[in-house]
Amino acid sequence: MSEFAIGQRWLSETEIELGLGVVTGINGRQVSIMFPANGEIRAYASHNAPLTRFRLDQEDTGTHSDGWTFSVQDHDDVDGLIVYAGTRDGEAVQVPETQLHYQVQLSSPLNRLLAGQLDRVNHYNLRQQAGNAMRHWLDHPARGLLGARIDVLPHQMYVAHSVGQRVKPRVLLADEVGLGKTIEAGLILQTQLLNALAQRVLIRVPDPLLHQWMIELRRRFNLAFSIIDESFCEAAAESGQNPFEQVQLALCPASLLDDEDVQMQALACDWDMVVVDEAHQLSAEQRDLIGDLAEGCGLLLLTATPDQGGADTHFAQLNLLDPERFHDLAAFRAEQQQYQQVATEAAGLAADSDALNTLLDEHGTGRVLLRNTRANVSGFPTRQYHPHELEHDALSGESELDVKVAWLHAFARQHGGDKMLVMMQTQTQVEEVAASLRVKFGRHCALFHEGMTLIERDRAAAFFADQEDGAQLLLSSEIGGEGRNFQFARHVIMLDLPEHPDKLEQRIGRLDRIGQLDTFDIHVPMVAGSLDARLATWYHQGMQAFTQANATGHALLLSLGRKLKKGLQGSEDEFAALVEQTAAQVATIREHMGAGRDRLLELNSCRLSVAKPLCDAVLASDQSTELATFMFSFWDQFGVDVEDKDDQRLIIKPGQNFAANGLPGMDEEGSLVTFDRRTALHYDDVQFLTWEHPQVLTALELVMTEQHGSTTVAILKNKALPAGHWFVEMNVRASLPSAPTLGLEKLYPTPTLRILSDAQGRNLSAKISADTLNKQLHFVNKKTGAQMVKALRQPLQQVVKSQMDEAQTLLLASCQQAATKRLTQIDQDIQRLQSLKMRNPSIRQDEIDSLQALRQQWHDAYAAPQVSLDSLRLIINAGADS
Ligand SMILES: Nc1ncnc2c1ncn2[C@@H]1O[C@H](COP(=O)(O)OP(=O)(O)OP(=O)(O)O)[C@@H](O)[C@H]1O
Repeated sequence: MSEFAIGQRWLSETEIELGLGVVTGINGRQVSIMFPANGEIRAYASHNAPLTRFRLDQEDTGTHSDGWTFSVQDHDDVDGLIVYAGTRDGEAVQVPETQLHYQVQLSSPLNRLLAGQLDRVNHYNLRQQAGNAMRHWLDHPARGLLGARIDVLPHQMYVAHSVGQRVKPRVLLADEVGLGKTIEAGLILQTQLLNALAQRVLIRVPDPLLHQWMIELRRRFNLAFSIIDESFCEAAAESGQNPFEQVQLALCPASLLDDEDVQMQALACDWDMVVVDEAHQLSAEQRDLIGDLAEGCGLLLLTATPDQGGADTHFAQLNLLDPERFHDLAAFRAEQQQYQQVATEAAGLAADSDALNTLLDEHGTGRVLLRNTRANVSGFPTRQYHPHELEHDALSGESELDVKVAWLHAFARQHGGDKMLVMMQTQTQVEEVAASLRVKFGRHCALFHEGMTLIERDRAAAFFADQEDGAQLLLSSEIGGEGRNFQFARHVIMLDLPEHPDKLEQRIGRLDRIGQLDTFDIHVPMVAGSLDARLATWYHQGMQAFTQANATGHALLLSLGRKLKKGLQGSEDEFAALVEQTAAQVATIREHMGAGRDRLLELNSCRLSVAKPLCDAVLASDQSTELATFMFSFWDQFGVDVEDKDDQRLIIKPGQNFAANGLPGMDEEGSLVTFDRRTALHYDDVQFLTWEHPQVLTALELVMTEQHGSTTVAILKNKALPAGHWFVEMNVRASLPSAPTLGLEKLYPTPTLRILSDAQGRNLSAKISADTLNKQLHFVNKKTGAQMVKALRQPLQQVVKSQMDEAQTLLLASCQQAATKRLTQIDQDIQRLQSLKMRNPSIRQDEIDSLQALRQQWHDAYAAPQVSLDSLRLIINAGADS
């Protein structure tokens, strides 16, 4: 007799999304099923139709076609049709299966299994692998710092870790020129975004650095910031939208934020974090705007020269970060005087000792201001200074500049293979030098000055950077001196000298950067007896400004006052006295800084006891093969074709059976990827895959939040056990629907609980590990698997249900533990800040308040966990002679 009857409800095993179909005709060996979801009728051969009969079990919830739900208590068979008896809002109801709604919830792994929706065993294994890897990543001490395409440098890791973990951090990142403030800011953002501490970020950068920032954020951190410029604003205006509302991550040129309308739009949005590059350039009004934009949220100010505008400007920056703490300049000055005493005390304590760390915590601006210097960061290239004295015949009709240009051409020809950055103060000079080189010597150079558009400047920088066909010389006005990365150049040539030492330092900083491999050369061509020659001598002999990184500029200019100009223009003796006085002053300032604020800042800005384990943890993660194993399985199961490009690089591209809606970092035509940091640093066009790469996070999400691998059946061939003996392996998880975080952490706040049970409900998990089991299991095809499930339907459901009760108890306890751990951690942070606040006013009350609010959110989330089945596998012993 046919197992089909008109009116029965069946599921298509191959198109589960069609929901429940209804048997509408039985004709000999054919059965017709109508699917109300799309109104189609399909005909199947009745003896091997890929169909599964849909049944609700006791305590399941059913949905009537009118939309109301009922709880199943019992069922009856009437002429081949099931009639459910149950309750609806406490009232008894009878629902024949013909009246069930066609949409059914099959997302529960048990329902999928019972409906014959079986996944392959390798899919099931990948799901477990993803779960373990994800837990490992969530618990990783350097979470947020793993994914950047950078060299792992302790001072950056320390800054990023100590700031990135804070709630709404507000700090001044003031590392010396070229030590990687942009990188630190990127790492902090990454940590905040990955930990869901921030979602909406606004970055304000000087116009010339806009594209460099965008590229660094994308290339190094995979952060896709949108540039909000005039054209973006115009497009938004056409559709009546606020441009800042349209994106989560906004990168904005400084000039645009001077426009009042744009200011209003930016102010109308809520930001979690505001970042300002070259913060020393902010005017008082611009600072006010930043203060308003960043009210109550995180704020990162970046500057290599926090003192450039003097103590007032420096104080104004601190005031922006914490107006409550820094409101009295006189008091602040007095406080700075004490730093020397604290630094002396610190000098007597062992490096990185608890006593030293406590002292540093309690004093100074260390929590608000981080400043690493070349003195405490190793591995920088050495600077070589080359003065070039030139002859100039005033009667020849040639200007001093003409002489320098002729020297420049000859020098460039002599060092044909080397890139040279040629610096001068103004756009007019750049144009004059360019014309002269072109007309007199036929030499074409890349130009970089304020008269060019941003795109033209970016093109010029790229033309200069191009190793094969690019320009040998980049002629740049002073604007090329800030922020730009030209460390691939070997020589910086000063066609004139700026009068502020900080500007000179910025110029040199273009080459004196991380990534500069060689010793590099600073050249100053000068005409004997000229003002430039004197400036060069003053910089070199008075300040060692060409050979050492220099932070004394502002203090020096203050102390010299008018004597500087007088000395530079005075007699030989007066000039010699100026140089001598300068040298003495510089020594005093250096000593004072070294002993006082800067020493404290240095100690505070990279504590090796924290930085070293972080670096080790990142490098250990790089070495582990766990990620590659996971990704290869993922690509295989999701239809991604993988090909070796060489030892370290792979080409991935969507294959014919590609089973996802695109993957970040994979193009239709194929993309290059690597798991190796060195390779990623070497090749810009290669994606660096880490646990934090968007492709990997998407892969984890696809595997874990979809049904992928959530049900499977396997055969065990164990002679010691009777044939037909069966087990069920369940992976049960808790989730925290209201957790103040995103994605996976919310869904998997604790490790998944594995329960292996036999048919009698005995829990064997501790005795037989998943790995041991895996080695003994064999493949079973889908059809046989579905038949096995069918045969064991009732007892299987009973075992699962009873084990779920036990799992619930265990998982609630483990949630409790996780809650205690997290809340204790937050409590410790709060207590630490509270007790520090009594001694160090740099601790902001709103930081403590935010932590308390966060604590409450976690507390509430952990109070209401939900326990559910993540995946399960049925294992049946085939016995001796299989
Ligand atoms: N950890 C790192 N690994 C690889 N490259 C790095 C690293 N840190 C910094 N760099 C590179 O060094 C250069 C300087 O870094 P960055 O621009 O962040 O420095 P900065 O302190 O902001 O400089 P400036 O003071 O000139 O604004 C950049 O080219 C950057 O990409």
